[in-house]
Amino acid sequence: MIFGTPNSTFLENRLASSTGMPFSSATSLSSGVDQMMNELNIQQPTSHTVLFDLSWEVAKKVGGIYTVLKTKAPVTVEEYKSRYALIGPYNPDTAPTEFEPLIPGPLSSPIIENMMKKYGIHVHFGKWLVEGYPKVFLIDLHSSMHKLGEWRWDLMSGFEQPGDNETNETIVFGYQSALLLKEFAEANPNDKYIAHFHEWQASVGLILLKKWKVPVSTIFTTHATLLGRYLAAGGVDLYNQMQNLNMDFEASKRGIYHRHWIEKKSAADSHVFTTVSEITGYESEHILMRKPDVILPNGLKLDRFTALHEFQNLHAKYKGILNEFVRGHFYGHYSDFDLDNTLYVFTAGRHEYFNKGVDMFLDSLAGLNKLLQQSGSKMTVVAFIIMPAATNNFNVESLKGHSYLKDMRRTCNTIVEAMGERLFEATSRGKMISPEELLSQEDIVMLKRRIFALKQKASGPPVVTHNMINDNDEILQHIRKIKLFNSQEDRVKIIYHPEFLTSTNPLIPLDYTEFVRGCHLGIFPSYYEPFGMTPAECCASGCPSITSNLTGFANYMSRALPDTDSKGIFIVDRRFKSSKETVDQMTQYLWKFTQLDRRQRIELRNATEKLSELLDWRTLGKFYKTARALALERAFPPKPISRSPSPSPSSSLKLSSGLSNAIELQQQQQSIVTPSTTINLIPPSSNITASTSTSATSTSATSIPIVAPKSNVIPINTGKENISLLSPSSMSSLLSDSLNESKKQQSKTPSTSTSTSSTTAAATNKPVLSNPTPTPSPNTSSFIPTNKGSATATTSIPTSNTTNGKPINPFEALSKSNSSGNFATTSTASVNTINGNSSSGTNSPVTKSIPIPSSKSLK
Ligand SMILES: O=c1ccn([C@@H]2O[C@H](COP(=O)(O)OP(=O)(O)O[C@H]3O[C@H](CO)[C@@H](O)[C@H](O)[C@H]3O)[C@@H](O)[C@H]2O)c(=O)[nH]1
Repeated sequence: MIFGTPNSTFLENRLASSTGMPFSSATSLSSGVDQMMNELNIQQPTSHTVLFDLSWEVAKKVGGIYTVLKTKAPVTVEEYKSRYALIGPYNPDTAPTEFEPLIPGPLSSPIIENMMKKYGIHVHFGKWLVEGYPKVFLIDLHSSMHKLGEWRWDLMSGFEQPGDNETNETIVFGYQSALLLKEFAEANPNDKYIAHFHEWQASVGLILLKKWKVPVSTIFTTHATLLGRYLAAGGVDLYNQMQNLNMDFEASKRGIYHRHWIEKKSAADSHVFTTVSEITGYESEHILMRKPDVILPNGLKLDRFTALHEFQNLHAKYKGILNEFVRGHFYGHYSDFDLDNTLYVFTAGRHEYFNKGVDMFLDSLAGLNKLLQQSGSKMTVVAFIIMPAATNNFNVESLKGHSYLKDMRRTCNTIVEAMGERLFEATSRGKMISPEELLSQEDIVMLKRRIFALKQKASGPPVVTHNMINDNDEILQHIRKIKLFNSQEDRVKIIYHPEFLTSTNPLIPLDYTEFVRGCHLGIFPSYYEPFGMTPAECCASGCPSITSNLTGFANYMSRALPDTDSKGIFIVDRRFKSSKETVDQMTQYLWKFTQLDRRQRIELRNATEKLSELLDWRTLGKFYKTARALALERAFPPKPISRSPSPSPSSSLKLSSGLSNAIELQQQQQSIVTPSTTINLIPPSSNITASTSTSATSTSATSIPIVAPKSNVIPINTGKENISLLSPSSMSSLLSDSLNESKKQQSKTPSTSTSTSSTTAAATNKPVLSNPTPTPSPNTSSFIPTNKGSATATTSIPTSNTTNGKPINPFEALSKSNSSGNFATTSTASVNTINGNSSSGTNSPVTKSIPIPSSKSLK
């Protein structure tokens, strides 16, 4: 099966050969994972395997899933070539910039025609205009809207909600996409199809494929649970209450039972169920009633720089554009703005005030403002909030400032040009020119007028760049409460930009990734964050960030790294601290960040950027391979197994060789270990290691050793019994080990001076941050919890892999070169001086103890 005509693949081939890195040349970081995949018998897809990703966000940006699919596209195209395509709804608004129509190839062409002839469904075929140029089938929802009533009744009669337009569209897309997949599967019975559904909005088709018994293997990934998001945003103490809630009832109470049902049914009906982090895996178990089979951490497409200073240059370049914005916004209002002493911090993403931790972001900025004021600091911190909200376009005040500035620049350029002419004229006549003659009276008048106009701004520099439709917007309300109104005496200025950034933006003409590069620090203290693309993107751009220990990203990174602080990933505690304490901790991080000098910030950026390999799809894409292999095996078992009844979620399917055989063996062995513990499948060549005091080691005669870490496992769900295949700790062990290996290799090769300094800093345990300057507060308590930074020292890691016969314990290896945690060293700053209001606005539940599996609970 090939999508597209030979011509339609021409451009992609050229692009891949000119810019794409060959898959085989991926760095040594992935070697450990490669080995694991080989040992787990994960095969490359055959020429008869066809893969589809289905999502609402194909060629349409809504949030993080768009980023996941877009950045994953190059490696998936490389792996599946023309046997990969995405399916999404056709969106006439975004199609012109995201999609280019193509003539379908000889195999997909009759299917597209059939869709129209048999069902009246209009399918657009073409390529998505992102790197890798994957093929896409975009389905026109309107061509089937007349079927809505019939389909909705067929799917959910008795509990449908006809007024819910989002679900209506979801249902229509579900039937359309299932019909499309059915056509493919029927037309090509020799091909094996994998349909990977992302999020409930795209997954009705999965339910139908199972119902119609279409031979397609299915994967369902929930990037967040619907109800989890609702509960968290609604102030429910989600992680502590989860076990006690009747989820169906909670969904009904909120009028979203029908949506919740789609999500739950998709999880139940899929051959393989996955999510993006352990924390969401735990949540899925309670909300969707199924443990994920595999955890698929999100990756990114990384920019490769030949020299380390290149990305530092990009920072300078994009910071220059932010400087221009700041001039236009603030100059003329007050005269003490020093751009050399200004830091840019930001938060960004979906507009979820509480879930994304905007409340804490603002409270900690209020605290920082006080600290800076009291210390007499001349530093200015400009804090951006990039979160879309309903607006009536940019506000006049913001635009005016920028047009004044542009006018001023034009005037200066004209005057300079005229001065040059005068200078040339005089000197070519052999005459010296006086400064008075150089700058004419006319010039002076012109300049005075501009200065006057600049100072005539009616009010202070606006906090919001747009006219908000909802004046009661929670973010606005909070800014009012903490009174950060960009007054002259405030050291922290706020810019709320309620729209995603684009390079055509009249105020900040930068794409989001460029904006991230231009900033100094990203701040994402989320309460509900299954993974968190925003801190991951920061890392990939070498921008340090603050995030919370309730995010999948923080969990993933802190498992892979012994000391995240020294690498520019600061993790605040939202699990074991009260809201006020978390805000204090964040304020301290911010305060200390403002105390770094330029050289220290450069070193920190270098350290952060080096971590990006951990997030490379070339590495993480391999967990997708695991999920696909498992889905194929469950859907297309080579031969039925007589030894035990099929444990597949789909009762009609039987497990067979390869992965499933291994799983079966595990099932047999499970009976001899503590029933409540989960099991790791270790490659046969590995050493057996009891990873915790509660571990149970198999005494079975079989050759596969078993390790039973308490809860740090990625469960493999084979129906009722849950069998583990890959544990996140072994996963990150492999990653960090490879990272360590690649570091060793790097240190053997000559590098630029910047890279040398940062490598040295990390390797010699030298803190990047020198002792902080005396703080305005008399309180000298340390702000870092004493157990911080020790996550991997005591985390139990099964030595589940070997290199040349030697067991790998990457965390041990890494901890030897662990720098001493520059941010976790002595701190004398305190936030006792923070305005009493500052954290009172945080309406989060006090999360004293959250019983979720994570690095912390494993210590
Ligand atoms: O001006 C901007 C600002 C942000 N972004 C993007 O917006 C996305 C926001 O990502 P995230 O906060 O992760 O998105 P959500 O929509 O909340 O995504 C869900 O799905 C993601 C993918 O699995 C998970 O990481 C999240 O935790 C989960 O909530 C990021 O990729 C940013 O690049 C832009 O494109 N332009």
